[in-house]
Amino acid sequence: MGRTKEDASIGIIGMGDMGKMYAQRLSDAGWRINACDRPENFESLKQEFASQKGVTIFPNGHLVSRISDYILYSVEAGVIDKVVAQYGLSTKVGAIVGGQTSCKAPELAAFEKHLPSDVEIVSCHSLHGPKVNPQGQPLVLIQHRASDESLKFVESILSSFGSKHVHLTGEMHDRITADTQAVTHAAFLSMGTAWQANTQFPWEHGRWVGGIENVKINITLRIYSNKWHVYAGLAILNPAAKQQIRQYAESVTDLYKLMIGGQREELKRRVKAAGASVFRPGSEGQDLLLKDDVLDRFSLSNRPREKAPPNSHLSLLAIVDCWSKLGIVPYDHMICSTPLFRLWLGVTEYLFRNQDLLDEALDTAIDDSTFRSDDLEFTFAARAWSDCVSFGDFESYRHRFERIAEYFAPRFPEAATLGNEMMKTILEKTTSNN
Ligand SMILES: NC(=O)C1=CN([C@@H]2O[C@H](COP(=O)(O)OP(=O)(O)OC[C@H]3O[C@@H](n4cnc5c(N)ncnc54)[C@H](OP(=O)(O)O)[C@@H]3O)[C@@H](O)[C@H]2O)C=CC1
Ligand SMILES: O=C(O)C(=O)Cc1ccc(O)cc1
Repeated sequence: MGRTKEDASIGIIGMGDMGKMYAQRLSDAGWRINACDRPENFESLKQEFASQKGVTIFPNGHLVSRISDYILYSVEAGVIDKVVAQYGLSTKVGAIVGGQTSCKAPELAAFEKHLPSDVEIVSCHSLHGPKVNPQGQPLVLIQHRASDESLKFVESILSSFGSKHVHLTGEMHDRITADTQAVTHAAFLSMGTAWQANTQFPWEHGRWVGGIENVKINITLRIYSNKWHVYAGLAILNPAAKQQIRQYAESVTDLYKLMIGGQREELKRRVKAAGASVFRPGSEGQDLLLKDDVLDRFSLSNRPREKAPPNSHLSLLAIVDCWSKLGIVPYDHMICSTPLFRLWLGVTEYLFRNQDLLDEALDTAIDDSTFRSDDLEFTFAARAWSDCVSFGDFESYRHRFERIAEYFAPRFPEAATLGNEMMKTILEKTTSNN
C-alpha cells in the first residue's frame, strides 16, 4: 500500500538554511516532520519551531531516523560521510533516505557504505538558495537504489514546492553542476578577490556603473555573504569541477596575455570563434535572456549612467572561451540550472549577441589600459581559486573566502536588499525553460 501524508513522516537531519526551508514548506503542506541539528542546538531549535505545526524537533539523528519514512540529510557536503556513519544504522526498516548536498558522488557513496541494505535511496537537490521561491525552479531527483513506487512517494512529498522535477543519475548531476555552478562561482569569487586586491568597492568607480556591472557586483556580494562551505563543497568534492575551473583559469590567462601583448587580431579571432561555437548561428532571433532596462535598475552606485563605459569584460570573454574549449553548450543545461547560472549566461549572451558591444570590449582590451590592473588581479585570482580547489583543502578555501567576505561585509545588507529584488525581477525573465 502506498505511503500517504496521514501515515508517513519525514525526517530532516541538519536544520540549517536549507533544512529549515524544507521543514517549513513541507509542514505547511501538511506533512509531519521529525527534525534535528547537532545535539547542542536542540533547545534553541525546539524554541524556534515551537509554533510551527507539524514539526517535532529531536536531540539527534538516531531519534529522527528510527521513526521517519523519508529521511533527508541536509548537512555540509564535507561532513556527509561522518554524519551518515553516525545515524545510518538507526534508519527505520524499509525507509527511504536522500540528501540535499550539492555534490552527489560523496553523498551516494556514504549512503552505500553506511545504510542497511533494506533501506532505499532517492536523493534530491533543489537548484536554488533557501531564500528563493522553489516554484518553477529545477529540483533534481536521483532514483539511486529504489523502486518506482518509492520514487513516486518522494515525488509526492516534494511536489508541494511546485519545482520542476529533473531525473538524473548522480554522475550526470555532478557533471552538469560542475559546468553550471562550480565555474560560475569561480568567476564571481575571482571578481571579488580582484576588487579586494585593488582595494576597490567597484560601485564607487565610474567605470563599474551600468547594466552588466550591476549583475557582476550584486552576484559577487551575494556569494560572499553566504556560507563558504556551500561553495567549497560543491567545487572541491566534485571531480568534474576541478577540470572546469582549471580551464576557466587557463582561458582567463590566455586572453589576458593576448591583451597585454597587443595581439588584437588573435584575440578577436579566438573570442569570436568561441562565441560562434557557444552562441550557435540561428539563435540570433531569440530573445535575449536579459535586457538593458532590467539590468540598469539594480545599481548599488548612485552615479548616473549615460552609456556603459567600455570594459574589457575579461571574465565574460573567458567563460565563453572556457565553454568552447570544453565543448559545453550552456543552453543544454537550462533545465538543470541555478538562478546564478542563468544570470551569468544572461550577461554573457548580452555581450556576445551585440557585435558592437563585443568589438568595443575587444578593442578596449587592447587599446585602453584603464582596466589592466583589474584584469591582472582577476587573472591571479582565477588561477588562485583554481589551485585552491585542485588542492582540495577546505581550510585554505575557507580562509580565502572569509578574508574577502570580511572586506565586503559592511555593504552586505544593502546589497542583499537590492540583490534579492534583482534576482526576483530577472528570474521572472529567465526561467529554466528558456
Ligand atoms: N545554501 C544553499 O544555497 C544550498 C545548499 N545546498 C546544500 O544543502 C546542504 C545544507 O546547506 P545549508 O542549509 O545552506 O547549510 P547550513 O550550514 O545552513 O546547514 C547545515 C546544518 O547541518 C548541521 N549539522 C552538521 N552536522 C550535523 C550532525 N551531525 N547532526 C545534525 N546536524 C548537523 C549544521 O550544524 P553546524 O552549523 O553546527 O555545523 C548546520 O546547522 C549543503 O550540503 C549544501 O551544499 C543545496 C542547495 C542550495
Ligand atoms: O544559484 C547558485 O549557484 C547559488 O549559489 C545557490 C545555490 C548554492 C548551492 C546549491 O547546491 C544550489 C544553489
